[in-house]
Amino acid sequence: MARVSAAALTGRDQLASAGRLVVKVGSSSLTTPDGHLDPGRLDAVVALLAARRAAGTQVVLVSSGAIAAGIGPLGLAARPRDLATQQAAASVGQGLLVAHYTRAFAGHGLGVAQVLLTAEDTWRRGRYRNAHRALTRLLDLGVVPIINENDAVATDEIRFGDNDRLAALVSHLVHADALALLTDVDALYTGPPSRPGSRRVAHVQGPEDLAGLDVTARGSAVGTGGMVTKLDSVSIATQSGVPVVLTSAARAAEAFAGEDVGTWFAATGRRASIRLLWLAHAARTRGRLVLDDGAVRAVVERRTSLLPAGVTHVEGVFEAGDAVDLVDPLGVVVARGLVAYGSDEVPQLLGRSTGELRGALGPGWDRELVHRDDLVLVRRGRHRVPRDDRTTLGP
Ligand SMILES: Nc1ncnc2c1ncn2[C@@H]1O[C@H](COP(=O)(O)OP(=O)(O)O)[C@@H](O)[C@H]1O
Ligand SMILES: N[C@@H](CCC(=O)OP(=O)(O)O)C(=O)O
Repeated sequence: MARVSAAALTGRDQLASAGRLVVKVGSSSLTTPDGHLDPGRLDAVVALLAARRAAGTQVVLVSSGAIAAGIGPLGLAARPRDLATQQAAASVGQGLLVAHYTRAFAGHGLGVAQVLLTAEDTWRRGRYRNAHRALTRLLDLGVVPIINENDAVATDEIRFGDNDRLAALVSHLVHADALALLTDVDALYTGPPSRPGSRRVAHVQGPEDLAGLDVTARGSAVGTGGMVTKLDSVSIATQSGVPVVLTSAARAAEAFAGEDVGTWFAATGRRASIRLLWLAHAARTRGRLVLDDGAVRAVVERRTSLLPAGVTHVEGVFEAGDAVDLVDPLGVVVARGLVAYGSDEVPQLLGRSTGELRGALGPGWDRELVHRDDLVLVRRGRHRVPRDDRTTLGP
């Protein structure tokens, strides 16, 4: 009888055999505590990826560290908290980061490309296509794309705020076979790694395996989201069919070889719509639509689109295409959706039937407020993303 390796049994062989890999490295793994690049650790990451490239794998690097690397050169005492100084630090640090990567990869005979993205680039249809086309062309040309959030233009409302989620969305965008999240701890633990008794979690088959874990401890002084955003990233990736390994840069070579280090998260779903994944995991929404009881039942139980007739109030300032919360009469969020009208247009529509709106305002004003394809339901704090088997590109 043929022997099955341990890596094959756990699914870790998918990492060893991945033809296209997205690797995300956190700020704390690339910079020093006093706010400068750490050349030794940067070079180690580059050597790791170059080895993988030499073995025939296409790699996309999602690198944090721009803000952290700008702290020292700007003479700042600590990681800035306000958006303007973060943007300034990121602009300084990003240049230094990519300059170092360019030299280091060249030492392995590899070219790199800097790609700066915002959240919308991964889910707005036209931008998704552009980003997908540019990244796949770079990979075909043998270049290593180095991605970061476009911090200098991303505003407080739209920015990911952390590269963990960005890396998961990029995995979807480039149709990666696996995602590696490299951080300053070697694995997910049952509690804060520094707490005596915390144990490594080797394998996560689905969200139920995460119940009872304590992931609330703050991360490093330069990292942003701690373990919470990493698990959010894992959820986006695994729900769309991409398995994830979480480990430290130091243990990454062993993990890439399929060895039992770090934490392996099995894929839980097939490829889902990226627009809805983003909607479910977006850090914030721009407004709220208050539904009457009938509309709540229609949206939640019958999965229909939301019509203006079932909405009693609108709150917030948003444009058509923005994410909004759909709340019941008591204010409990029941769904999130991409709204089809701006907040200045919505009040005149509320409570009116589509026939009435067509008669009064003309054709085009009878469309849904939120189309059912643009909705994710929210149950007990969890977002549910419908499966999407479409083979066509994009959201
Ligand atoms: N249960 C846990 N298991 C592992 N790490 C945890 C856990 N809870 C909190 N953490 C913290 O998460 C941190 C990693 O997040 P972060 O500092 O944002 O890293 P990065 O800069 O790589 O994105 C670790 O330093 C660790 O202290
Ligand atoms: N775009 C920011 C990302 C910050 C960030 O997500 O940091 P981390 O939590 O270390 O991955 C930067 O480069 O500083």
